[in-house]
Amino acid sequence: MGNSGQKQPGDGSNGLQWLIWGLFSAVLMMAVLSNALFDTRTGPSTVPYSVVKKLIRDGQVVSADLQEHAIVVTTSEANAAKVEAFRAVTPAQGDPELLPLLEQHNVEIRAEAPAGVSLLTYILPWIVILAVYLWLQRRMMGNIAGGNGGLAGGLLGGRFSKPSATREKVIFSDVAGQDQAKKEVAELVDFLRDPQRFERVGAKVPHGVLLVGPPGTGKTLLAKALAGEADVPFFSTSGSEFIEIFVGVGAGRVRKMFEAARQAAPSIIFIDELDSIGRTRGTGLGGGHDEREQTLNQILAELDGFAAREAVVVLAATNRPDVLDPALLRPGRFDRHVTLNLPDKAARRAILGIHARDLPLEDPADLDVMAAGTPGFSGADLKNLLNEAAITAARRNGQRISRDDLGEARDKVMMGTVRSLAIRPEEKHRLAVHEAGHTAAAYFTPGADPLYKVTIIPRGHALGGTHMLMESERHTLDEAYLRGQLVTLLAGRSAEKLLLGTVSSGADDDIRRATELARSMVARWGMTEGLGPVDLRQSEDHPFLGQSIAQPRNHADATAAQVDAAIIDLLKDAEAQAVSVLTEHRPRVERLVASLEAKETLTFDEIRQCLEPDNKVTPLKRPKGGREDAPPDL
Ligand SMILES: Nc1ncnc2c1ncn2[C@@H]1O[C@H](COP(=O)(O)OP(=O)(O)OP(=O)(O)O)[C@@H](O)[C@H]1O
Ligand SMILES: [Zn+2]
Repeated sequence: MGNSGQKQPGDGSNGLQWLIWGLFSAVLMMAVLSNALFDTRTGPSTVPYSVVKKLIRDGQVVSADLQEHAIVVTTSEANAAKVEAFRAVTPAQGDPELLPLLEQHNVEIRAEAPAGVSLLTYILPWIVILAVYLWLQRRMMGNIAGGNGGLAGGLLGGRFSKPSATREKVIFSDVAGQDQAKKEVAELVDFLRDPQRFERVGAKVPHGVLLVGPPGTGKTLLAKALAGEADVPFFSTSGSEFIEIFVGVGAGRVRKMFEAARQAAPSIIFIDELDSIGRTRGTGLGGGHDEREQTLNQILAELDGFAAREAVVVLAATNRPDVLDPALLRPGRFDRHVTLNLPDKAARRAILGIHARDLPLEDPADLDVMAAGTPGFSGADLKNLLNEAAITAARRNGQRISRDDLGEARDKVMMGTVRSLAIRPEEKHRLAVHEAGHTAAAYFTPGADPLYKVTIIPRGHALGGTHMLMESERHTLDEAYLRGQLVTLLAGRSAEKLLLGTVSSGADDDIRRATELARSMVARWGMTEGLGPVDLRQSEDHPFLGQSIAQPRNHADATAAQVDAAIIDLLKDAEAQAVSVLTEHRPRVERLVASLEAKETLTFDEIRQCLEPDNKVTPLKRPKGGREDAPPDL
């Protein structure tokens, strides 16, 4: 994000390369062939030199054509009816006998200058090859503003534009939330506006700032806002643009870019996707990493080369700080780290507010509902949500964007568009049973997140979904809540077992998530009696990717077995609990199944109507608090 419209590696340039190499070899082959063609001149038949000499001695030759390396003789029979020509290659050493012999036999001698065309024939292919080579080099470097030019650049002069800066209009108030990050970056504004002030007192201002955060959290936006606030030129590139085929081109680009930024100082350089060049050196797969290493070294050299008074700030963005080469993080380089987080509810509301400024909303209060119902959404996702909502409104020819448009857009962004998937009736029934199980369990579990809606319309990868609404953030999770989560997660499967007598593969994801959660409860949070508060994790969670990085386990096999047993216990307990809740309320659950099957999507009010005794809807007793990163759908 943030660099759309710029050159991405691999977009068709592969095809272009093949084309170039194809052309190249075609020309080469033509050259070889043409040489061969012009050498084997047709006409006279080629014979050994001794044969030609014998013909001369025998007096059969009437004329001889002396060429540079060959002799062509024309013979005539006594009656001159048949004229024949023979060609022989003359010995490299020369033959002093030849001329006297020809004169002796009265042969007409012709000596021709070598044909001009043959010289051209030899040189022309090489000219073509050189031209293709130069063109190829230019192509490769053409799109790179400020490549160091290499061979072709030196020969053909600079078609490469200088790195160009933009003037950004974005300011800090366009960045919602991220208060801490904004504060840290804002300190640089004064430095960029008035570097002398800092120089006078010998203050060292950081030149390299690393913006760390998940995709779409506004790293690019924040960098632009800094440029906008300080009103300085903004040089923007992406790490992937530095990786080129010719070693040294990327490094040259870096040099050019820093040069331009220094000239334009005070200024800002922004390098997106720093991890694509800044990976730990010498860990790539296979060879061919010279280019990246050179580029990285060049960046390090440029960072080191900053004099304290040079008012150039380099901002780099990454969502993989763990893979960065440690050299990049040393003092004097990217030594200041600013972390951007996924927005919490208030920040989501603010982001929605910023991007909905110019949108005709039916009711601005809908944005509060959306902010509550979009945990885990990044700023970019929220922006996208509003755009989808506007599109939905336009499609139905509405004047304003309604709450339904927003809800539809939210589901679309979260889970992909509605899939027109042919679902067999019995499958649909099972789906309704499964989702009704989740929904009922969530409804009857005290302290669970409030329900938002339930649907059996397939979207993206999910076949159905039970959506919970997060009302406010929760930063710690108590055990009862987590056990309730396990029950809710497993209740889909329990409902299938209870009402249909069999289970299906539909619970695959539920079981995986329940197991993960149970493992955390046991191995991280010490929520089992037998094991107690010991960190028994087998792997470290990656801060952003949600992935586990394999690590050696440092506890005994017996303990590992205990962990497994505790996890199984937790899950079995939860399942039993789910079955008991569903059994207790079975008639109401069945009512929910029927209603869900008929309507396919039920709102919270409709869910409540099914699940209250005798359809008597009692005043809402909503549990307090929701959880920020709770599973939004089950
Ligand atoms: N905090 C925010 N306030 C307002 N808008 C935001 C915020 N975060 C993201 N956005 C919107 O999302 C879009 C994408 O954000 P941006 O490109 O800055 O993210 P990024 O962190 O650089 O992502 P990536 O890592 O994918 O490059 C921006 O155009 C911006 O409009
Ligand atoms: Zn499920």
